[in-house]
Amino acid sequence: MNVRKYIRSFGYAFEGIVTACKEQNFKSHLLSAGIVLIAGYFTGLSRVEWYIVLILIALMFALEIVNTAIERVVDLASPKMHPLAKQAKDLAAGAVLVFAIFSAIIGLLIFIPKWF
Ligand SMILES: Nc1ncnc2c1ncn2[C@@H]1O[C@H](COP(=O)(O)OP(=O)(O)OP(=O)(O)O)[C@@H](O)[C@H]1O
Repeated sequence: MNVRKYIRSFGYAFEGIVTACKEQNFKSHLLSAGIVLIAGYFTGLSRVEWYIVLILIALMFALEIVNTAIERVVDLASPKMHPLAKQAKDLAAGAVLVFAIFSAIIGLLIFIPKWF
């Protein structure tokens, strides 16, 4: 395996993460993740609960990055309005929303019994 090429592809992936970080939605996820991590620290989660929280946060970020990639491809392929372009963007955004709703439910199931 070409090590230099391997390292370069890490650089490209990092560029992708930096690009996503500039998106407003991604910043909102960063803020939410920060709040959840601070709440987890003060609430005192078990090891398994931390694993669940970290997996949910990582998947949320990954899904948001994929959503941003889909938005970019749609903008490139269909700069003009098209019903299929709308469906593609709305489906990707819907996937993020579904995951966010279920993550919030799981988060509440973990945190609420510890608070009350
Ligand atoms: N090329 C397009 N054709 C048809 N509908 C589109 C197109 N681009 C965006 N839309 C739709 O317009 C609505 C508003 O999209 P908006 O431009 O606010 O956000 P976005 O394009 O999805 O994301 P971003 O602004 O981050 O690129 C959404 O329902 C989206 O699917």
